[in-house]
Amino acid sequence: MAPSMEEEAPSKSRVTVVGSGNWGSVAAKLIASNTLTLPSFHDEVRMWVFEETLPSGEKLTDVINRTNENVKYLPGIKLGKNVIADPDLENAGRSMFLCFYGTDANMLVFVTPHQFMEGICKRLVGKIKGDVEAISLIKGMEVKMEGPCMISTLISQQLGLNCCVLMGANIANEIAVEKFSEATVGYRESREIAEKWVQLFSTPYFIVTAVQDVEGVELCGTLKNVVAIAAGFVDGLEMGNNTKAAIMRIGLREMKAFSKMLFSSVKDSTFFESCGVADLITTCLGGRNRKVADAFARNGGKRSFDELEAEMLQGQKLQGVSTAREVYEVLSHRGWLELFPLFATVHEICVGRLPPSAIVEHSERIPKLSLVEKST
Ligand SMILES: NC(=O)C1=CN([C@@H]2O[C@H](COP(=O)(O)OP(=O)(O)OC[C@H]3O[C@@H](n4cnc5c(N)ncnc54)[C@H](O)[C@@H]3O)[C@@H](O)[C@H]2O)C=CC1
Ligand SMILES: O=C(CO)COP(=O)(O)O
Repeated sequence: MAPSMEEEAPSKSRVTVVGSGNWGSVAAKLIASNTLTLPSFHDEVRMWVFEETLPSGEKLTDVINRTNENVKYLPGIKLGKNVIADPDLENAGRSMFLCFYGTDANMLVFVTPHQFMEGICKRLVGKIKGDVEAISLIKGMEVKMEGPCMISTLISQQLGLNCCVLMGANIANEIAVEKFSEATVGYRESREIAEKWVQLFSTPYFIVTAVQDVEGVELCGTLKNVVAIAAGFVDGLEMGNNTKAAIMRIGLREMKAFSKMLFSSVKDSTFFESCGVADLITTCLGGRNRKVADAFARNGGKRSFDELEAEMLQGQKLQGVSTAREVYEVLSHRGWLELFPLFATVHEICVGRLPPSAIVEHSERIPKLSLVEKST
């Protein structure tokens, strides 16, 4: 007797990647290489694309599906034939997020610039049904009237989903060509779910470790972008390696103090994972935030970050400048500005209130941070 439809259908997970920028495309590639071989996943990986028309007149989605390459955000890299680009978030929501046969679980990977997530969540409210797990690869946060809101919390609150995070020393272009790197999954309660994410992302060249500290992992990924802007100023002013190392050390200290003052649960050990010191180092050496901040300082702050971003990144988005503003809002609101001189100075330089050279001129404010260390 032929098995019934339910018997035929194994309990498999479907993966959807929401986002298709530089890291979003690499994440889809990593996942797609694994879903082909892991029996607990359907082969196909859907990737939501914020649709745009290329200079050729073609839609980006059509080109991705025809060439298997994200020609705008990750040119020259094949994503895997099982990656299907989809431009319609709501329509995709209806078809992708349904649990087929009542047995499938779905796994949603969020990886867009953080400033777009509030709008994306609003569009998805009420459209996600069934047994769905989420993970955020997004480095950034929102600041609301009530205070700071991490992106994983935004996803959890707006969409009613459990949301892990994955952060790390992960310059996307390097992982795209399969150079070895590590990453950290942060989870809240279920080790089993965390292990499923680890399995989905891990490859011989991408080693993923799980830690039970969502806030710590996410804040590391978020705050290092502010330090990378500071490192870029130092590079642009040609201050040398010792100065840059000092800025990175002070930045790491502020990252730790700020994280622990916001969430007492944050663990010291998280700062020694890939998401912590390793991501700080790689971003301060080779990231986009560093690169654009370098140009900003070389131009004496006379050309805005928006202008430089558009010119230098061709559609890719910086996270550090807006994160510096968001952090500054939290610091002002809580009366912590004096405790975080590096974070505060980065924002003041970005908005033109201070010259780029202030990144070290204001270092006399830095010893105040020791007050923070005593209290955490
Ligand atoms: N690129 C990298 O090396 C890494 C990036 N990340 C993080 O991943 C997140 C996503 O960054 P990337 O994938 O690199 O993106 P990206 O900066 O390369 O690309 C920008 C993306 O935003 C989309 N977009 C533009 N306007 C939009 C709108 N109004 N609504 C929705 N989407 C819009 C574009 O279509 C494009 O997909 C960020 O939080 C970033 O910090 C994390 C690790 C590495
Ligand atoms: O987060 C990153 C590396 O882990 C990428 O940093 P940038 O956005 O500065 O390129």
